[in-house]
Parts: sequence; structure tokens; C-alpha cells
Amino acid sequence: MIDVKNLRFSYKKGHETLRGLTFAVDDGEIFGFLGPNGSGKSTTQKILTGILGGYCGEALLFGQKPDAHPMDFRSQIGVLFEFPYLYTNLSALDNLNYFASFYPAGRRRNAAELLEMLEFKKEFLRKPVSSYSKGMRQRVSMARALIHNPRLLFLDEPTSGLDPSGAVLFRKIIEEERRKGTTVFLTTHNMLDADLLCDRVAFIADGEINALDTPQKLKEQKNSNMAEVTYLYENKRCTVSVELSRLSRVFPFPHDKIISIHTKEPTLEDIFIQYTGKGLIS
Ligand SMILES: Nc1ncnc2c1ncn2[C@@H]1O[C@H](COP(=O)(O)OP(=O)(O)OP(=O)(O)O)[C@@H](O)[C@H]1O
Repeated sequence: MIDVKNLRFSYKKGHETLRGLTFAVDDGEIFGFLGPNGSGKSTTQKILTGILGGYCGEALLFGQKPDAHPMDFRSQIGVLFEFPYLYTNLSALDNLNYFASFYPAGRRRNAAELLEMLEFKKEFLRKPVSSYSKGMRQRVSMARALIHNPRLLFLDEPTSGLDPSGAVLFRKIIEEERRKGTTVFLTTHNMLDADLLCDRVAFIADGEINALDTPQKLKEQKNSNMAEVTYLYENKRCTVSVELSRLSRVFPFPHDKIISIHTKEPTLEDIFIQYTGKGLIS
């Protein structure tokens, strides 16, 4: 679906923003592109969606160059941008009907039904976007990305600005899209989204990919094999980290009562820091 080989890009001479990215995204996959601010995520997405040209190396979507603008290229991709590009003086319905009009009638989804699926407040359907909260604008932007049933979805920070139940709903909708066979390129620094949704993730830092695998494999590779044990000893509550191998027979410390044992599994963010030496929010 997406094939990127040795992709390089510079905004100004002498400084490379993308320094030789190579990766492939399979049909029907949710592929996470994770990195801290300024690492090159949006630049990569802009190249793949045909907004930015002038790159070196190879970038192919459906076997085509994204900046060659073949007639049907844009109708096959849906994009949720980091910042909502909506007409703020128009309502949600007018925005969506306008964007839908760019696509063949056979591909268009019903704007009102899409907004209902996204739990958009009915009373705001005909009010201007300028009166919407951040979460409402995000819902309209998601509807805009889905309005023409794209084969490939680019989602840049889809759950940003949403409350926890909105984020759960968006994750459900993204999974539903995947079930229908849509491929998803998810750009984010939200670890929970990446861990819950992605089949594979790539870690990008300073314009380079440092690791690429399934979230589970990445976590297993760097598994600390440690357990955190909480116990009572001489009426005092204590917590220690112990290697799992040392727990196989007896607890290697004096205790009166074990209260809990938890294996210390690294989070995707721990792994990211181990690979790149940086946190995801810098
Ligand atoms: N139009 C531009 N002109 C010059 N430099 C730019 C431009 N857009 C981005 N950059 C620079 O390129 C680098 C990568 O930016 P990019 O927006 O791709 O990062 P990002 O990983 O998407 O960050 P964020 O998480 O903040 O969105 C940054 O150093 C940024 O300042």
C-alpha cells in the first residue's frame, strides 16, 4: 500500500529534516508513526499525501508517486490533519457536503449519518464551525476524512482535543475502518492510541527511524524481567523490584506477608526512550 525507500527531505539547504526513511505499510494494516515534536512526522505525511514535493528517494502509494497527482489518487486517500482545515463560517453539514462534492457520487457517505456515528451534537449540525469546541471540530475533521470511503486513511493525532470517551469512540471507529479493509497511517505521540490500535509502529527521531515492529515485540525485546513485590515486614509496608528468576522458589528477602506481585512490563514510551534517548513530548 505504501512503499518508502531512503526518503530524504530538507526545508533549507544544509539541514536534512528526513534522513533516509525506509518502511512499507501493508494493505489493511494500522501503522503507527511515533515521534517527538519536530521529528519529521508531519513532513512525512505531507510528502505521502502529495502536499510536499522536492524530496529525494522513493515514496509510492498504490504503486504511484503521491505528487504526480493522478486523477484518482486523491479520491483514494482520506486525511485528518493535525489542525482542522474547515470553513469556520459554514456549518458541519455544509462543510461536509462541500468536501463530498469533490468525489464521485458512488463513493460519498451521508454526512449526517457520519456525524451521528461520531456522536456529534445534533443541535450544532447547522451552526457555524466557529461556535464549536475543539472536540466537535475534531469530529467534523474525522467525518471529512471518511466522507468518500477512502482506501487509505492518514490520521494525524486523531484523538487530540477529545475527552476520554471521545478518544474511546474514535479508536472504535478506526478499528471499524480497518475491519472494512481500510489501511491506516497513524501519526501520533499518544502511546495509548499506538499500543491499542497499531499492528506495527515505527519510532522516528531526528528524521530517522530507530525501530519498527509490533508494539508487543518491541516491548518484549526490552522486557526488564523484573517484578515489583509489595510486602509487610515487621508491620512496615515495603516495595522492592526483584528479577523474576530470583522469585522461582523463595522470596529473597525476609517478610511476614506478601501483599502483591506485579511484573514490571515496560510501556511503549519506555521503549521509545530506550531506542531514541528522548521522550515523546519534548
Ligand atoms: N514549512 C517549514 N519550513 C521550515 N521548517 C519546517 C517547516 N515545517 C516543519 N519544519 C521543521 O521540520 C522539522 C520537522 O517538523 P515536522 O512538523 O515534520 O515534525 P513533527 O514530528 O510532525 O512535529 P509535531 O509533533 O510537533 O507535529 C522541525 O524542525 C520543523 O521546525
